[in-house]
Amino acid sequence: MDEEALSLMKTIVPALTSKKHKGQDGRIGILGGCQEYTGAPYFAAIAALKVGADLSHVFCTRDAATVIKSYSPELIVHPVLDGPNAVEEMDKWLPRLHSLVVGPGLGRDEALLKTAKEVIEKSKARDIPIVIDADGLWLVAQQPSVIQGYQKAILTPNFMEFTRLYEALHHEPMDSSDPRRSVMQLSAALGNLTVVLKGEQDLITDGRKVLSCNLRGSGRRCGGQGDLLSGSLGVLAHWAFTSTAHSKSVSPSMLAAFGACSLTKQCNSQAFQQHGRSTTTSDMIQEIGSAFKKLFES
Ligand SMILES: NC(=O)C1=CN([C@@H]2O[C@H](COP(=O)(O)OP(=O)(O)OC[C@H]3O[C@@H](n4cnc5c(N)ncnc54)[C@H](O)[C@@H]3O)[C@@H](O)[C@H]2O)[C@@H](O)CC1
Ligand SMILES: Nc1ncnc2c1ncn2[C@@H]1O[C@H](COP(=O)(O)OP(=O)(O)OP(=O)(O)O)[C@@H](O)[C@H]1O
Ligand SMILES: [Mg+2]
Repeated sequence: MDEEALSLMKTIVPALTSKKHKGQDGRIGILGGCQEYTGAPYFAAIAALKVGADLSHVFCTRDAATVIKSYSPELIVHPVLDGPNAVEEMDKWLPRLHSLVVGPGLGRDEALLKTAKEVIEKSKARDIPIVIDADGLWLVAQQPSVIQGYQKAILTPNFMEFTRLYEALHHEPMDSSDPRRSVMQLSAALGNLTVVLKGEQDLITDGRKVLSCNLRGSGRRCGGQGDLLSGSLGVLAHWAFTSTAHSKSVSPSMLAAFGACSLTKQCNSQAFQQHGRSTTTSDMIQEIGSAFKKLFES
């Protein structure tokens, strides 16, 4: 456990006071959710709320919207992604968002990926933190320039997604015997934005320094844990970038990524202690409150 990163994380958690209005602790957007995948954007959006965001918006296709709404009354769901004016519709909301998570359950439909690309461009122009996960990483592997060099971008690939990105950027197979080196190389090739390679140990880098999150999770690898991570990261990135506490050694993106990785593994560990082999991501979501308190508020 990186003690310095952990104690820095504690300093970016906003105080709960009666002086704030709704929205100040985070209005987070999730771009994803299509006919096949409705769980992934739900997990990301509800995780953002459970971590402490005030409002969580999902931007998805029309047929996914009713399904996602029915999982939770707490989410604001916009059925815009496959509509005729998807980018304009999203652009109305961007000024109100503190960060955007692109990709959970987005799918790989060409038209949806084109919309995602244009929304990323508009979000960059607004200088908001952008987390790219899942099918958003598929888009980056096809067109790296969409995110290259944007310092407020954080990419959260699983092993497969990482390999795809690496090969797209380096035009050669990855040397999997040295993941630290590979993850630094990928970050550097993308202009030193933050890359998180998820695995038994999560590796977090900006191409110069590597933080590793080696909390013990469990042996349970159910789907959706990465969505919990990217949704949590949406909020933590907002907190890290707006915090007045500064560190020379750990950038806001690296710090937020370290926080989200630690939190996800802690949730996995706690849920596993209760549910063992039957642990699912919904069980992990129920652990967010106590895992957060244990890691960052004690
Ligand atoms: N309930 C849901 O709606 C869920 C939807 N999901 C969505 O499903 C879509 C595809 O996501 P995938 O994660 O399947 O992406 P990919 O289609 O790129 O597949 C990744 C594959 O890599 C394999 N893999 C992972 N780690 C590996 C390792 N260390 N070594 C070898 N193979 C490894 C996995 O078995 C998986 O099949 C995304 O839109 C994603 O958000 C997932 O997030 C899971 C939950
Ligand atoms: N071998 C492993 N041992 C322990 N933890 C792991 C292992 N592989 C992944 N994890 C953890 O699981 C979480 C999700 O990572 P994973 O690689 O499963 O993402 P993903 O494939 O994107 O998930 P999702 O199903 O949500 O798309 C992260 O917290 C990561 O640290
Ligand atoms: Mg994933």
